[in-house]
Amino acid sequence: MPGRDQELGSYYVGVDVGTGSVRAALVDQRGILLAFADQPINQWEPQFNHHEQSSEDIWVACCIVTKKVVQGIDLNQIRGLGFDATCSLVVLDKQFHPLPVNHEGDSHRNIIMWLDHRAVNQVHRINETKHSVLQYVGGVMSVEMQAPKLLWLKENLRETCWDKAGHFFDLPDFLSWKATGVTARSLCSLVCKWTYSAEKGWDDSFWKMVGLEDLVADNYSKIGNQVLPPGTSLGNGLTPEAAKDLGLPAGIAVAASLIDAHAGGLGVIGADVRGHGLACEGQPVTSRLAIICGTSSCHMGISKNPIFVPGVWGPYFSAMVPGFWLNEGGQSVTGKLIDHMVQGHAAFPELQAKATARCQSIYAYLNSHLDLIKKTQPVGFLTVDLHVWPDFHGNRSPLADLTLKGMVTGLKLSQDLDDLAILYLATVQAIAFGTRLIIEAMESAGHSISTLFLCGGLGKNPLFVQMHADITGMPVVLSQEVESVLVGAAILGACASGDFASVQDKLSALTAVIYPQGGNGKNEQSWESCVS
Ligand SMILES: Nc1ncnc2c1ncn2[C@@H]1O[C@H](COP(=O)(O)OP(=O)(O)O)[C@@H](O)[C@H]1O
Ligand SMILES: O=C(CO)[C@H](O)[C@H](O)COP(=O)(O)O
Repeated sequence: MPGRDQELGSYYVGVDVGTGSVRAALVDQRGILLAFADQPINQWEPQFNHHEQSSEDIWVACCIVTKKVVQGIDLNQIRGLGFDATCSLVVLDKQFHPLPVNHEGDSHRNIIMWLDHRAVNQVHRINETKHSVLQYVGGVMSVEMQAPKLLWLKENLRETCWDKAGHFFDLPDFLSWKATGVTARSLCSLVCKWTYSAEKGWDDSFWKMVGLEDLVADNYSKIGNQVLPPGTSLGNGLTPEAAKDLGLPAGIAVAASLIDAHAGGLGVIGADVRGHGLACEGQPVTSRLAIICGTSSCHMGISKNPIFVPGVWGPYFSAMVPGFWLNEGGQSVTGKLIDHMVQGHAAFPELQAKATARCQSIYAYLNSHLDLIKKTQPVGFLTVDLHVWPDFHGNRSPLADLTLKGMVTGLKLSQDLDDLAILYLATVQAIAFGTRLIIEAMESAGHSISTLFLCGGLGKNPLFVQMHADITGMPVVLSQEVESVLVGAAILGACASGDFASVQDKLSALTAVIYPQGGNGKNEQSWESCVS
């Protein structure tokens, strides 16, 4: 195994369930990642805007990757396990068996994924109530949250799903239940996706007003009536059955979980920036914005007092960093949009063949191709005539409009590799402009942000990172540990074991600062005139 130092003592396992894959890491007491494994997971799209997964598939993938990262080490040195996951809705019956979330009655597909937009009608009615809980989700509830999805199940799958359901879990909480048998929910999931208040608990009047009064009558037992801060140790730790599945010792500490973006935020927001001359050095952590960029991008800004930002989720108390309020901006599809634009282009087979011949990823190839065709001008100017509006899956923030669609202007008849590379660049730039709009909305409402801390799969793309620096005009800090989300998950395990006093216990080391390059940005006037 890579670089193992058996002398160090304690290890922690972090498991991160993203949209496209499950990842696990073995992390030591310094928060350094020693081993990594990943495994793709299935997704189904039985109808347009219906996205489903299987909790059994996901658990199997968690077991495969966990067994891989602990191979060859003394299992007695493993002290804690933490999970993070996307905020997808898992449905189980009263005996904890999967229930179908689809008209086909396929109970294997028992997860409505976070990006599923089937509950448009339901969320519209929820927003029409103007209930006071909506103030804490940016004023408008998103179709990606859990209340509209629950209402959809009640109205569309009453007999096959709703009436039989015993447990509705956010995916991070499903995983901690599966590992420990404890049904307690994480404060992170319930506050961010289920309208729970860290200060006041559930609001009965909301659930009654939207037509989900049966959840109140049950004293919230189906959606959670025991709520714990992320990192809290659950029950008696890992059950013997789960221990066998995962290849870990029974009884090790298992933590209350985090949503994936929040684990990434925790993994990067405390980075040690001393000596780089960054404006955030010596300033409160509230001057930092963590951006977690995978299938989607999530923009996590914290404050000492609640800040209400129209169209930006939150303010959520203690949902990421204990004692701080969180605002969470987001773009529903970013990595997925880049993949969609590139893979759907006529020149994609040629790109694949050329990248394979050079043993490069398609994105590394495209980035070097852009360097070739830009000649002497800054790369950003290759798109003066081509513009993308990136809301192909609606706008999460700051417009909070799920009906918005994508747009490309400036297309020509040619569809060669140069065109593909330039379309890819315009897409990346459009996503970065979207981030700028989110930052502007947060700053107008009272945030004061000087530095970005970026992680997630898109953090491996230098063009994506540079365009975020150029277009926002802010330096972007990358952590030494590329898999910062996983480090966040492992820190949960370290907290649950009692080895770390709190989830903020570890400062992540900074690896690089990407500064804005003046004059390298896209011609902003042309972009703004095209989209206004
Ligand atoms: N080496 C890479 N270079 C460029 N882009 C990458 C690379 N690896 C992943 N990506 C991008 O990151 C996205 C997936 O990020 P990831 O964090 O794995 O997603 P998720 O957590 O949603 O499963 C992909 O859509 C792809 O666009
Ligand atoms: O809503 C979110 C966090 O609140 C995330 O966008 C969602 O969980 C998907 O994450 P990822 O893009 O990393 O798969």
